[in-house]
This record gives sequence, C-alpha cells and structure tokens, in this order.
Amino acid sequence: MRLKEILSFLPFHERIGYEDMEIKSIEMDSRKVKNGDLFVCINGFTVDGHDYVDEAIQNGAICIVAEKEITASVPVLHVTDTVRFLGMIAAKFYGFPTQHIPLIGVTGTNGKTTVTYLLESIFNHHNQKTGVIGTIQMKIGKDTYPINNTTPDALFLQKTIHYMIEQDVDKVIMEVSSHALDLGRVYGCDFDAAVFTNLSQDHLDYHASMEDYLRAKSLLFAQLGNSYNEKQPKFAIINVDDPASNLLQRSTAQHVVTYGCENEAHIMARNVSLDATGTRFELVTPVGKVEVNSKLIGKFNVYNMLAASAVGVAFHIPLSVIKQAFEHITGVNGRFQPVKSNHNFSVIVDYAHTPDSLENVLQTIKGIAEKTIYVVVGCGGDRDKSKRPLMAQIALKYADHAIFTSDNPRTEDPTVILQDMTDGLTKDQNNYEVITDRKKAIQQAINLAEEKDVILIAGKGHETYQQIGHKKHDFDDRIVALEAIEAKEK
Ligand SMILES: CC(=O)N[C@H]1[C@@H](OP(=O)(O)OP(=O)(O)OC[C@H]2O[C@@H](n3ccc(=O)[nH]c3=O)[C@H](O)[C@@H]2O)O[C@H](CO)[C@@H](O)[C@@H]1O[C@H](C)C(=O)N[C@@H](C)C(=O)N[C@H](CCC(=O)O)C(=O)O
Ligand SMILES: Nc1ncnc2c1ncn2[C@@H]1O[C@H](COP(=O)(O)OP(=O)(O)OP(=O)(O)O)[C@@H](O)[C@H]1O
Ligand SMILES: N[C@H](CCC[C@H](N)C(=O)O)C(=O)O
Ligand SMILES: [Mg+2]
Repeated sequence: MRLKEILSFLPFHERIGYEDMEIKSIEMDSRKVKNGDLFVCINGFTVDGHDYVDEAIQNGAICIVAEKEITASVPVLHVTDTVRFLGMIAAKFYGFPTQHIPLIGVTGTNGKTTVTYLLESIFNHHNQKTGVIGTIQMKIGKDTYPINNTTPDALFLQKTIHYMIEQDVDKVIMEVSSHALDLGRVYGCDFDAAVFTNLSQDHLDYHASMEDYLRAKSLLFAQLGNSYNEKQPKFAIINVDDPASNLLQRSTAQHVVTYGCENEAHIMARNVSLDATGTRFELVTPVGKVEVNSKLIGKFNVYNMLAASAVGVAFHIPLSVIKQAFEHITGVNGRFQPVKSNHNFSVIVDYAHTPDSLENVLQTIKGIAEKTIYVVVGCGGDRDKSKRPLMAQIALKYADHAIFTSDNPRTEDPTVILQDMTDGLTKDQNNYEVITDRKKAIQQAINLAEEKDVILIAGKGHETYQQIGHKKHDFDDRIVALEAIEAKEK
C-alpha cells in the first residue's frame, strides 16, 4: 500500500515528500523488519524503539515513524504519539478489520478467560466459527497459536483480525486487559459488545490506585463510541452486583445490559444450587427462562455464565443453544481443573492469582470438602506486592494447612516474596509451612493428604513454565502433581 493511502485519513500528519513510496508492511520491532517495511518507534518499558532505527534500516525499513527528533538515512515521519499513530495506521493498512466483523471484548479482574470460552461454546453451538484471543492462547476455529500477552499490541490485533476474516471467522472474542486499555493496544478496535466481569485488587504495581485501575477498565466502555447503528446495536454488558458497575454504566452511550444474582438485572440466575459436581440454576432473561445444569463448579462460574448469556441474548442466540453450550463445557484449561488418577483425595489446579479469585475458589472448596483442605500457593514476582499478605491471609482463613511457595518469581528473590506473604501473620496463624521450591511444595501437600482431603494448587493454572529470572523453565502443576501422586502410590 502506498504511504499516502495509509495516511489518507490522517489530515494533520507531517508531509515528508515521499508519500508515493510503496509500503510492504508495518513493523514495531526492528528484528521483524523486512525490505520495504515502515518501522514505528515505540518507547517501551525496557528499551526505546528509537534506538533501533539503524537496525530497522539495515533490515530493510524504507520509512521511519518517530515521536522523538531523530535523523535517519531514510525518510522520517514525526508524530506526537507513535502508539496512537500505530493503532490508526495498522487499522487502515489491514482494512479496518473490526468494522467488518462482530468484536466482543471482555474485561474485569477475574473471569475474562472463562467468559471467552463460554462465548466460544455458545457461538460454536450456533454453527458460527470463532476467533478467540486471550491469556491461554489465540484460537481460530479449532487451531491454536501461542501468544505473549492476554491482549496483544495494536499491530498484532489488526493483522490477526484481518486474517480471522480471511479464515471465515464469524465472531471475534477477546480478553481486554487493563494494561492493554491503558497502553493503547486496542486503539482502532471497533467493539460491538463490551463485557465487565468484576473488579478487585490486582495490578497495583502498574496502576497507581484502584481508581486508576477502574478508569483503565472504563475505557473499554467509552470505546464503544457514541454512534448508533440500527441494524447492529452495541452493548455494554455489566455485572450489577459489583460496585464498579455504576461508573462503567456511566462510561458508555450504548445499550446497557445488566446481569447479576443479587440486584435486579436483565439477565439473572435464580434458584442457584452448587455442589461438587457442578452448578444448577434458572437462567432468567427478557426472552425467556431456561434451566442450566453445568459441570462448572462455584458461584463465580454462575456469574461467568450470566455474562456469556447476556452476550448470547444480545446477539439473538436462542436460550436452548446457550443452555446446550454451557452443559457441553466440562471446564476451562487450568481453571478448577481436577488432576485425574485413582488416588482417594482430590487435587485441583486453578489459576487464582488474585486475592478475590483465591477467596472465591477456596470458599467453593470449603462448601464441598468433606475433610482437610490443603492449599499450595505463591505470588508472582515483579507484580503487585500489596496482594501478597492478602493472599496469605485468605489461604489461612479457608485452608486447614497452607504451603506457601514460589509462583513465577521472575527477577525477584523468591524468599523475599514469601517473606512479604507471611510477614503480617500472627503467632496464632501457624497452620502453614514455607517451601520455596514449588515442586517440593506440591509433593509435600500430596504426601500429607489422606482419603477425602482436597488439595488446591493455585496461581499457575494452564501455565506450562515457571519463570525464574528471565528464563522460563518447563513446569506444569498438573504434571508435577500427577508424578507426586504416582510416587506416593508406589
Ligand atoms: C509492561 C508491559 O506491558 N510490557 C509490554 C511492552 O513491553 P516493553 O514496553 O518492555 O517493550 P520493550 O521491550 O521496551 O520494547 C519497546 C519497543 O522496542 C521494540 N524493539 C525492542 C527490541 C529490539 O531489538 N528492537 C525493537 O524494535 C519493541 O518491539 C517495542 O516496539 O510491550 C510488549 C509488546 O507489546 C509486551 O509484550 C510487553 O508485555 C509484557 C511481556 C508483560 O508482561 N506485560 C504484562 C504486564 C501485561 O501486559 N499483562 C496483561 C494481562 C494482565 C492481566 O489481566 O492479568 C496482558 O494483556 O498481557
Ligand atoms: N467471575 C469470577 N469471579 C471471581 N473469580 C473468578 C471468576 N471467574 C474465575 N475466577 C477465578 O479466577 C481465576 C482466573 O479465571 P480466568 O482465567 O477466567 O480470569 P482472567 O480474568 O482471564 O484472569 P487473567 O487476568 O489472569 O487473564 C480462576 O482460576 C478462578 O479461580
Ligand atoms: N496476567 C497475569 C498473570 C499472573 C499469573 C501468575 N502465575 C503470576 O505469574 O503472577 C500477570 O501477568 O500478572
Ligand atoms: Mg485471562
């Protein structure tokens, strides 16, 4: 595409005199640049893309976009904000893909991944092909692709959604993290539905306060825009049982669809019954009612199903299909996932890595456990330090015995993270031990467990690595647990 065409909808850009040049592709990483590409310099947290201009040119860049004063041997287009500019030109270069396909964004502290997979199931049961972008992976139909971030950067998103359209995807469902909203990764995304799950403490390493965190989440609802399309209305889907719902409702000009179990809402669950085999409830909606009998465990999953139902109803999916979709799903990878073998105690692997999710999962286990509850849990390094003591308190409140261990220590000293977790505990709170090595911690829990006990291994869920320093080592809680069970049984 010619540079002038890429820039055609940006009236205030600088004129550089080379607008006729043909741009093969846009890149924001000098290492990916090929002959004929445009390189956009992004000033990151680790390095500054402006320092990689020479490498980009060596690799074939024929034009540079910069927000700092730079000189280069190829034409340079100076803009005030390269992140914003990247979102715009990436959308233009890939033909504004999100204007041509329904896009559903899911935000909130917990439940995003689960809701996206419930939505995938709903649309697939309605014979629609889906694209899913989120924490575990990217999926196009049944094909899976690894990705680095829950919500990738704007360039990746525009390119990927363009590709999804080529692959005949009918609906795109993506998790939208607060980082992504704050860092402009979803600039250029035209959402048709924005879903809010809940808000609780996380990411206070990144956001200055809970207000700032909520403000970031609210951007998704503001980004639904002000224009109305009679044929394709836009929806803000909001959990009214969460105190943050008020501000989020006020952040959008579009239809608000509410859901909840406590407060009056458009989509509600009535007669909820929870046990160790799943959840049953009556799904009440403006278009009718249906009994749902799901294998997903815990009240929080009722909320996740309500959020997904609200989207389904907004997109005119029959309740019978929604019911079928929910009853088909046996679980989401790494979320309340049982480790299966012939042992006489239960082992559950779960991705709870926030105080609220840990509390929800332990509360659920408390409601169904017959005997002793063990929890193996840690906190990630280079992440919100203030959640560490809270998670330790929650572990001890619900479990009979906690084993505090490492999650992904990243560049922090694991013993310091564990110290942060246990520092505030009183002398009476002694139902725990600290085993820094996660493998040994899991082995210890399994060796202690007796018939009918439950072990929760929390924090890493689907992850198949443990990051120590900058290196990712193979590590899968489910495999480690299974090996420990086999060793115990010998
Ligand atoms: C803090 C943060 O969000 N960092 C993200 C950021 O990295 P960064 O700012 O360090 O990037 P950088 O390495 O400084 O590079 C700056 C620029 O120089 C370029 N570069 C770099 C090196 C080089 O040789 N040549 C070159 O051109 C890079 O391509 C980039 O354009 O930009 C990268 C590319 O988009 C992201 O992958 C990276 O996410 C990191 C891995 C991360 O861990 N982020 C977490 C905090 C995050 O975003 N998490 C949320 C989920 C949270 C949740 O809800 O649980 C998520 O959406 O993933
Ligand atoms: N609606 C919910 N409310 C509270 N906790 C939940 C909810 N849904 C799931 N959880 C808990 O949170 C964990 C993470 O769930 P999920 O992966 O669906 O959330 P997420 O928002 O995608 O998380 P992340 O921000 O890490 O991507 C689950 O393993 C479970 O323990
Ligand atoms: N998206 C979250 C995942 C945390 C998972 C947990 N295992 C950890 O490493 O802290 C984050 O990057 O903060
Ligand atoms: Mg997720």
